[in-house]
Amino acid sequence: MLQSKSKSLPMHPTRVIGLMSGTSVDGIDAALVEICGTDLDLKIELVAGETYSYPAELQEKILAICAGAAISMAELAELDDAIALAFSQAAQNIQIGHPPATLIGSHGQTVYHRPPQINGEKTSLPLSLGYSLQLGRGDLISRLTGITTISNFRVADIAAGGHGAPLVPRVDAYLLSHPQEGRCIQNIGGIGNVAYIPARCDNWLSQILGWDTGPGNSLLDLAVQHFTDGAKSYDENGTWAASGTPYHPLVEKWLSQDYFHLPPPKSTGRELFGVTYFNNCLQDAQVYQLSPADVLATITELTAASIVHSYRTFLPQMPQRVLLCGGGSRNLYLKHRLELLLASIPVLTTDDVGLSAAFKEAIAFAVLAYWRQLGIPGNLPAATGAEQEVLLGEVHSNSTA
Ligand SMILES: Nc1ncnc2c1ncn2[C@@H]1O[C@H](COP(=O)(O)OP(=O)(O)OP(=O)(O)O)[C@@H](O)[C@H]1O
Ligand SMILES: CC(=O)N[C@H]1[C@@H]2OC[C@@H](O2)[C@@H](O)[C@@H]1O[C@H](C)C(=O)O
Repeated sequence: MLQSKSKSLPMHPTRVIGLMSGTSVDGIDAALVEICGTDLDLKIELVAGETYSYPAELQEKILAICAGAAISMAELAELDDAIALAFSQAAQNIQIGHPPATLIGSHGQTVYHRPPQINGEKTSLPLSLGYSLQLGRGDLISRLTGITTISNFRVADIAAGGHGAPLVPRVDAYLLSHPQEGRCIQNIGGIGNVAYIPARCDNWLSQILGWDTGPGNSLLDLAVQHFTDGAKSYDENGTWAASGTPYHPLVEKWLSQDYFHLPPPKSTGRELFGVTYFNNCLQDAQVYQLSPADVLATITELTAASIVHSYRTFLPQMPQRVLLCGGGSRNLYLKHRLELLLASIPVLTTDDVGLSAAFKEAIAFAVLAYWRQLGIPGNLPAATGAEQEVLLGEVHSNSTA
């Protein structure tokens, strides 16, 4: 059950910056938002939203360590600060031409994510908590911007036995619920994740679910980079994949993988759906001599089928509407395949109901920071697996400004 133990409520909207760089590592999404209310009365207005590319060298380093490259402690510290600097610049730039913000919620850059070990898995520890590392330390962002910054949102949920992800479902619940309609809010970033929000009737809050559905664009991006020798980074609008044909026996084979059959709560990352996974897909595709377009179509089908398979397997009932967000919501071929697999269920984007599909995650971290300041928990135990609701984020006050 969601509870709100709020401190005194702000009389005026609070101006907050949300900063997020996701598993695609394609740049920093910055959202400047005005927020008021707390839960069912929560309202946000997006004042400005912008994506700031990482410097190429920094992006390469991040992708390399996400793929398992070894680095020294000194390099790790340097990378942490370089990311914090890039995030600070994003926070400063997004405020140009607007009244300044009083709070920053910075997700940082995930470079490693290990879900908690589940029963039966080998571990040498009596209790095995998950581990998730986001770089771009909040204390440096706070010093560089002069704005109180909340960061490290995932650690408190993990300490409570949770996955530390997905964290957005609680925000989705208050911004995107509907009085009569059960909805799935499907993010398609590097990784996909869903929030299932039943129609707002009795006990709807206690029935909300969420989990990571598996690959979003991560494998597709790797395929495009492979087939173009790095000249292109993604399949714009899904045009290339749309010129191919999905090879269903491979989709079935890939779907038989354990992750897709694990019941929620569950989370994943590039550790599973990254370079090694893609190389295995490529090897499988070579056996059947699939063309690059067919490989792209087949990987797109894996993303679509894994999403729909998880709804059919883990939801108490299918939603009446699916709202897409994240960069993959612009992949028209992927959207078309989802529509086909979902039969009569309409598939729209959160833009269609007034919430930016591109900046929803950045907006969510602004809301989570705002909740943290008000003493309101941000996690949803049904989505993360935590033992209880907890306050999310570490506060780095701007004591020197
Ligand atoms: N016009 C487009 N057509 C097709 N795909 C697109 C388009 N625009 C963005 N994308 C895809 O969206 C990806 C970026 O999505 P997004 O920024 O939501 O991911 P992320 O936030 O990094 O990931 P996550 O949500 O897993 O943390 C790109 O890597 C690309 O694959
Ligand atoms: C560890 C981590 O960064 N996980 C991300 C990732 O990107 C999508 C999916 O996997 C999601 O569960 C999570 O982010 C979103 C913002 C979340 O926590 O809701």
